[in-house]
Amino acid sequence: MSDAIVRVSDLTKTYAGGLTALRSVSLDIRQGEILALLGPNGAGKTTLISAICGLVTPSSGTVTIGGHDILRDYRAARSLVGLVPQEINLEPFEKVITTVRFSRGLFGKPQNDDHVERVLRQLSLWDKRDTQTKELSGGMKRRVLIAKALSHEPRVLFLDEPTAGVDVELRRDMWDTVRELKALGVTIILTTHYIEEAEELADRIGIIADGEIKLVEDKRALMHRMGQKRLVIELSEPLDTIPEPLAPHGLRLAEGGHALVYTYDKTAGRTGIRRLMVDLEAQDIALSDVRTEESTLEEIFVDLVRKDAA
Ligand SMILES: Nc1ncnc2c1ncn2[C@@H]1O[C@H](COP(=O)(O)OP(=O)(O)OP(=O)(O)O)[C@@H](O)[C@H]1O
Repeated sequence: MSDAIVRVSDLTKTYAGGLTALRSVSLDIRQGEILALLGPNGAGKTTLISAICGLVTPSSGTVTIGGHDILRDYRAARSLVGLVPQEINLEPFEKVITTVRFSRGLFGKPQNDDHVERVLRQLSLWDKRDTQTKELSGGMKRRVLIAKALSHEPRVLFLDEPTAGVDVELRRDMWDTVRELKALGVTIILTTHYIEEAEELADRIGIIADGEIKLVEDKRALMHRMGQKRLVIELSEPLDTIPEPLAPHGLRLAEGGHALVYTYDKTAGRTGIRRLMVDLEAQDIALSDVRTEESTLEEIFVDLVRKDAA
């Protein structure tokens, strides 16, 4: 893929204790996208982004960022990425602006107060620039971490569980921030446990489990491809059992016998709904209402991980 800014090839990581956290992972991250990496605890998400950012040495395989190999060309590769870690690790007595300037300096970049101001304004932290970090709210602290990660003008930003443990309102603020950063042209990779977060933000979704990438796919295509639709048929009169002639439709009785649920593949040419309606009519089953429901990403995810464990 020509527009890949990060290219991970056959990456394996076995920790000193012998645990293999990544197994032959290959992944291209496209310029300008938001890629969400979803996976259960211990799946290898943090190990993967740490390896890309040069914090964990791969056991085998390669990673390039903007064409620079992270081992052979460490400085050039590292300067293109910003990492927002899971844990808040700020100097409590340092002012916001000093913290961000300092981070920039760590990358050997010359001081650039215009850039630092731009970043702090983007993250609504400009008014707090002279506040000590210990006096900030949790949400503001997380934004300072993002400001630090953006201080050296990276092209790719890694967010490791950006909203773990934050309340709903802060989570929504964070989502807005991520969208704004994307609009500015930053490529974003985030790891998350929250399927809703991936569903909300991502252009593509990667599912990682047991050190392997199980799937990477465009979010819409994924939801379309794997999405099943349900037709819920509410009955005028409840049923105790499903009449035998309707068995081929694979119906399920729900709502205490007051509804029949028909599951179909919405991508298939024929949904079977017309045939079902004819058969219901033939059984003299009267309907009071019908509605459709769609699979959520959560159902798709659980299904994939469960299938894998089976
Ligand atoms: N420094 C380390 N030394 C040894 N094992 C490690 C180390 N860091 C992580 N692991 C192990 O590697 C596996 C993958 O961990 P990792 O933190 O990458 O998963 P994760 O998907 O980020 O999990 P979580 O969602 O819980 O943060 C786990 O079994 C973990 O215990």
